[in-house]
Amino acid sequence: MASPTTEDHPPHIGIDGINEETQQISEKDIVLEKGGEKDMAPLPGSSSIHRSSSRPQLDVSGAAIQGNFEEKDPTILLPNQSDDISHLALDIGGSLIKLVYFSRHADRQVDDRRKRKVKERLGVSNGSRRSYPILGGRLHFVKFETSKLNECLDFIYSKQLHRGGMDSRCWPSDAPQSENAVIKATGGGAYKFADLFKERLGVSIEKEDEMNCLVAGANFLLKAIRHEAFTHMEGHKEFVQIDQNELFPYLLVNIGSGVSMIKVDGDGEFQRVSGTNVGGGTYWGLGRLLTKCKSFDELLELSQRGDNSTIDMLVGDIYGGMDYSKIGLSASTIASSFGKAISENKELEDYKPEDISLSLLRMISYNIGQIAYLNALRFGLKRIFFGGFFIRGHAYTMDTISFAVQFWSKGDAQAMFLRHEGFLGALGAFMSYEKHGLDDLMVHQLVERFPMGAPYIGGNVHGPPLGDLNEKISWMEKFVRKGTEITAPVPMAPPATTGLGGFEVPSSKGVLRPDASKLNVGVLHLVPSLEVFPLLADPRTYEPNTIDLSDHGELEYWFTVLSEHLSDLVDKAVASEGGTDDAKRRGDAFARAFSAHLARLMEEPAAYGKLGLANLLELREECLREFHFFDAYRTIKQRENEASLAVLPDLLLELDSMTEDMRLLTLIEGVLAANIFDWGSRACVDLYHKGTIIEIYRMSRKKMQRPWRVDDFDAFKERMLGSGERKPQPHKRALLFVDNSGADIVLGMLPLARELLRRGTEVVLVANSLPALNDVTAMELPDIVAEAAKHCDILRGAAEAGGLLVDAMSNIQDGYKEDTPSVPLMVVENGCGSPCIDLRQVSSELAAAAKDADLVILEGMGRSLHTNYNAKFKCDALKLAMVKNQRLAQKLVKGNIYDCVCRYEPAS
Ligand SMILES: Nc1ncnc2c1ncn2[C@@H]1O[C@H](COP(=O)(O)OP(=O)(O)O)[C@@H](O)[C@H]1O
Ligand SMILES: CC(C)(COP(=O)(O)O)[C@@H](O)C(=O)NCCC(=O)O
Ligand SMILES: [Mn+2]
Repeated sequence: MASPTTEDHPPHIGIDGINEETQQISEKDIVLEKGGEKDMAPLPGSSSIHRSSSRPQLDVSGAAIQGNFEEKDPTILLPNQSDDISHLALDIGGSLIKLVYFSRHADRQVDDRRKRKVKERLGVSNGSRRSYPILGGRLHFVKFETSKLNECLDFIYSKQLHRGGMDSRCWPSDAPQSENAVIKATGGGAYKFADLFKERLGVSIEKEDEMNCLVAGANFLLKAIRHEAFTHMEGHKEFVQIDQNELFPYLLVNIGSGVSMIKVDGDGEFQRVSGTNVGGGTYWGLGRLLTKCKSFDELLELSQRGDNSTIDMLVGDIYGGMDYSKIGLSASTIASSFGKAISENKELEDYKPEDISLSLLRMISYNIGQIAYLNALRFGLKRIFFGGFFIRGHAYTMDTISFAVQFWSKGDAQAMFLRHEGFLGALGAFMSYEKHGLDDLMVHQLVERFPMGAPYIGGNVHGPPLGDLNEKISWMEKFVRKGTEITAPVPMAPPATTGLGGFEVPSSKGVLRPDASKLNVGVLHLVPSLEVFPLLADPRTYEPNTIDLSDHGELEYWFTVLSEHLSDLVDKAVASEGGTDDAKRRGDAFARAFSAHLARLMEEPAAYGKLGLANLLELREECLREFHFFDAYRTIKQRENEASLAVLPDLLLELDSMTEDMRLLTLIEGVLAANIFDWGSRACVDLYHKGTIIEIYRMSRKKMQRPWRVDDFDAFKERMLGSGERKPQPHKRALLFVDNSGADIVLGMLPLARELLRRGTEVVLVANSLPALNDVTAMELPDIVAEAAKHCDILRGAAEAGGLLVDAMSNIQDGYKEDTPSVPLMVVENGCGSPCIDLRQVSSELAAAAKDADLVILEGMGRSLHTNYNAKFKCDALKLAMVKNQRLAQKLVKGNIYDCVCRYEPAS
């Protein structure tokens, strides 16, 4: 996934509505939200962190369908619709118009009691340390063909992007919409079409220098987006970690209609050193004439089936099948592109269009690679970044360019490509609005999400905006008919190798699909409140994912696990929404959308940036939210909480009767045993048919013999209780990253929290901002703590001290009052809505709570095994989980399913 970074985290994969049409989809989502929200528990994350669901109301007044809806592409115009603030910048090139626009939605901040208390206690800022705030919102990337400028104007109009509260040069502006609205634009079309924009949209175009924009866009992407740059050699894609301090100098080669080569020495420091008129326009223009192809993608597609040796003159053709080894040329090297066409008695019709397309593609890509290398050589540059839409994420084009650079530089220079390849200029134009703060944004404040339609339509806009959830579902039904049938891994052809010297036929066939699905760019969510977890020992080397899915065997396995789990998940999700026909339809659409993403990722695992298991698990949650399943396990969670709270008093009595040593062991055993309640694990879900919650819990506890598979309990105990006469200082503050609802939190983590509190350690329970599987959320926790506190003075005193309990609670009559004020128990949200956690992007609450913490306890498979198993912290860290998956148990700990992990690492 992209943003899936090199200082850099894997981009989050998520979903957001159809990309290009993303906003249209989102807009109507709201209509449904309006009707459906009243019977929905308030969402815990409806704050700045609530990344997916805070959407504006749709104003459909005055909406009109232009043309007949039955027709192919009717246009729906929503003249009165606009997001709170939208901003737009354009790059109007010779071939394509690129749009970058920003949408900001109303913050539906839920300022509940818990949040207020946490803010008070921890002094949480809103994450912004600037004199003007950066806005939270989303950046969208959309393109149109320049010849279809009208479609582009309709799109801008329907979304009212030209009226987004912009005030001359600056944004944001709270000023009323200006009559003299200005749109920043670059590219030749900014000059050519300025009058048309004025006429059609009433806006003036403010022209920005194209080279300036290209450089600003490239610098922004290379600094702020994780997994932006990658190499592509012999069909193998690898993301490159760019150290911000070592970015400059580099050569930027933008392959649009024509080609620019720019030596970049810093922000705003550059020189256009070269260029060539043989570029993307040449391939498409000449290709169209020679093959009669109707679209660029068709031409590119053709090349995949081509054999250029029928038309190119090879060294072997000249040397009678021999290599010209003296100068390092093999028989299969192209001596002269299209050279065979001279010597044969053939007409154009006698050549296959496939072969022509391939020959042309090779000629142009190779030529650009070679010129780029010569310029890199001229200025002593080692790194060359290639952008522009000619590349179009096409494996063969990239391989050819890489080959040329590698071959001519003898491996000294490196070709790299950019995921946002064609959007550099548009992004740069966008950045040229003053005071948007975008250039200050840091990598951890950006979350990339991949829209529902991403596997199908990439960044192209066809037809009308999708109106509402209903249309979105219809779209899934229409276009993704086979979605739910994808239950087994899609076979993937092993990448063929071309051999450095040979380089004969495309090595990566079958990657490009004719439906333009190859634009691997998501919607960038700007979340200024996200922060890097301050207790990470080294954020630069931190990698959240333990399992790297670029290993194809791993990908296949997890793909199958998630596919097989899908029908159970859909059942739960549909049931959580009352099992209505509407819920069933949404459930089906969810399954199609998620399966489609899985299939896309099977086909190209790096499509959304570097892919880890955590990204897949998050993608699943985002897909659910996309179809308005906001808490699929709600009833299950409630039922399990109640059952567990009923037995909590007995457990606490049992614990209180033990010695300190025994109690600590029993508590850790309890956490591990209760972690069995995991609705995300196939094996566990099967298990739940075999007994009641309490029976399973007891059975699980009985099996807790030490040594566990990973067992650092003795070291942890020594830190907690000391040895012999030595009594260690208790920790000052512990952060407990909690996992599941029910027994897990109530009978596992809360009793452990109570022990820490009893020893004078402040406890912060860190829980999800949004629901994911049966994980407990920060919104749900205060009620659970309040219930537990009814049975326990320690918890009660601490919860009061932490502001978790309302005053009425303290009147409970049990005659007990502590003499000394209790250390506080608090709850903070972690900033995510996934079973895993990427500690480079956490809530400001959590970051604030971490400042005084000297113990981190991570619980559960998602947070302590799939992610963070290898994470190193500045403070003591304890990782506790039951492994509820056989393969993971084997791979990670050389053990078996239901083995336990108790990994303790003192401060590093
Ligand atoms: N859908 C498409 N339609 C036309 N050209 C495309 C398309 N996708 C990729 N291309 C290629 O991208 C080139 C345009 O790249 P771009 O970076 O947008 O440059 P420009 O700013 O000159 O339009 C085209 O000349 C063509 O080679
Ligand atoms: C989704 C999970 C990470 C949740 O585990 P938890 O963090 O609750 O312990 C885990 O259930 C999981 O890895 N499930 C998929 C594997 C399986 O079904 O076996
Ligand atoms: Mn969980």
